[in-house]
Amino acid sequence: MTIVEPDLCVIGAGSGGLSVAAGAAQMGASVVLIEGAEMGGDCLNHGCVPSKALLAAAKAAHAMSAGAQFGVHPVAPEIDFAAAKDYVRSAIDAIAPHDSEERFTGLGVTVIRAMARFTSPREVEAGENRIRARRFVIATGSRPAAPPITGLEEAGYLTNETIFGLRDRPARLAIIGAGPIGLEMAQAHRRLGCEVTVLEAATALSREDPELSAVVVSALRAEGVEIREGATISAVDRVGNETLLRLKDGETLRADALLVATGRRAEIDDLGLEAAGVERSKTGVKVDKGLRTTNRRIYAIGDAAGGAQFTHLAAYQAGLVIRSALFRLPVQARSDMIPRATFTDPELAQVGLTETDAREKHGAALEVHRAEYGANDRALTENRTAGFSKVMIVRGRPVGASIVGAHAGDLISIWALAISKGLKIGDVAGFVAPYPTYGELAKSVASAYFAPRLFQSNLIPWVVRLLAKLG
Ligand SMILES: Cc1cc2nc3c(=O)[nH]c(=O)nc-3n(C[C@H](O)[C@H](O)[C@H](O)COP(=O)(O)OP(=O)(O)OC[C@H]3O[C@@H](n4cnc5c(N)ncnc54)[C@H](O)[C@@H]3O)c2cc1C
Ligand SMILES: NC(=O)c1ccc[n+]([C@@H]2O[C@H](COP(=O)([O-])OP(=O)(O)OC[C@H]3O[C@@H](n4cnc5c(N)ncnc54)[C@H](O)[C@@H]3O)[C@@H](O)[C@H]2O)c1
Repeated sequence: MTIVEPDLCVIGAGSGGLSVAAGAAQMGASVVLIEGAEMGGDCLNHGCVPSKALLAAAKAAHAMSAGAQFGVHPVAPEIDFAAAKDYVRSAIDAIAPHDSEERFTGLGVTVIRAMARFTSPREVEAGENRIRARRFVIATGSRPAAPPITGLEEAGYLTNETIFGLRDRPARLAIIGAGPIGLEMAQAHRRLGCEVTVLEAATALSREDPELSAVVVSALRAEGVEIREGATISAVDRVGNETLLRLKDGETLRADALLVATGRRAEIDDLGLEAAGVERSKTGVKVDKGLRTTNRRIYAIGDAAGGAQFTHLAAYQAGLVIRSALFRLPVQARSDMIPRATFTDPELAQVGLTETDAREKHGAALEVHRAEYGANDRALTENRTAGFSKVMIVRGRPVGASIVGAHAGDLISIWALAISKGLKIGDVAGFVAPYPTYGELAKSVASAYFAPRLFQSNLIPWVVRLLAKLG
């Protein structure tokens, strides 16, 4: 057994763990980074990167049959499904060096490739190593959580960990769950030539403002994705080459492949948390506002911490942990300025409060102002007029923004900045956006806020007339 005694021991080399390890090492700390599977974690290998690469392939296929209004004769695309998967692999390979063992070793990090487990409040074992660190960070991520449906385990199913490896196109793909994973994969596979049926127990994208979710759902339906909300699956069977999904209403749905996308569970069961004195919450490791667990030497970040599951959130939390663990500065994780985006076409993005939540919290003080893509010149030139942006404003400051439409995931950033810095809506009105861009939507919202104040006020015309009289 080799004994290592670093300043910091990070468990998990995914979005959160890599960010802590790189930042801490570059600031002069001695760091051990332990990874039991692939460097890069879920985002690189089975999550954000392959899903967005597959969506890009799907977008290229879709464009071939979507150009009639531009005078481009629609043609049925000829899709080489395996080649699309090669493209996905190439996207992973392009990013992998950034997350690689070689890069981290080069930064001075000691990388251990083994599963880690706490053996005491101050010690972790990984392979032949015993690590006694001053501080530990749990960044072990999450795994797909399948629902307890009769026959599901026996019948077998795909998850985000296996679907990107499929090289033969399933003619009929069934998907359980209409969250971000279910809908992104539904659209990607539909555009790549599969018949897709999504079975959702509740409503699609139920965390989002329903007015925005409805735009995404109707766009996917228009492309031929069948989305059934309020569906109950009573049993699943695999008979020959077919998966049979037996629905509560008596119908049986037949598919060649089944993707389960019903949420994810923190990957913390085999970590020896009890030995470390680390308690769990209902959804992951229990942490305080400063991301410390019930053992003050141990932090938890990313999906393992049981909150929202996003790469940028894990990276943000990593920065806080570095400040706290290395510099002993007090930190408080904020959630009000963490954006999220679902990368369907149209995209859906949110930061801060939704309209419903803002109304509940701020009541009559809330003003909601909108801008329609249909009134944006760039959207008009590109015939991408479906969608809108709405911003929740309280006493002149944005407290939430919701966007559905082209590039919503990019457009939400300005509102994330405004909310994180407590900017006023006047600050958004005051910047100049290039013309013609979708970025002008933010200015349109600000104009909608100021227009009644400027143009329906008696004071402004009075001042203008007075100044005119003064010559
Ligand atoms: C299909 C899909 C698409 C997604 N798309 C997006 C997106 O577009 N944008 C976005 O922001 N988020 C997206 N996400 C979510 C995002 O991938 C996660 O929120 C993010 O990866 C979490 O980072 P993490 O560091 O907490 O965990 P991970 O990146 O999962 O890393 C955890 C690492 O810990 C390792 N590990 C676990 N246990 C141990 C142990 N005991 N010892 C050693 N190592 C261990 C694992 O092998 C893994 O490598 C997507 C997720 C999925 C599944
Ligand atoms: N673009 C992104 O940022 C992105 C993309 C993909 C995933 N993610 C992250 O990954 C996490 C997991 O995504 P997800 O889509 O798997 O989970 P989710 O929790 O967002 O959605 C799961 C859906 O499955 C439904 N469901 C659960 N059990 C069911 C059953 N038995 N039958 C039918 N429907 C059922 C739920 O009602 C829910 O709508 C999300 O929290 C998200 O943060 C992010």
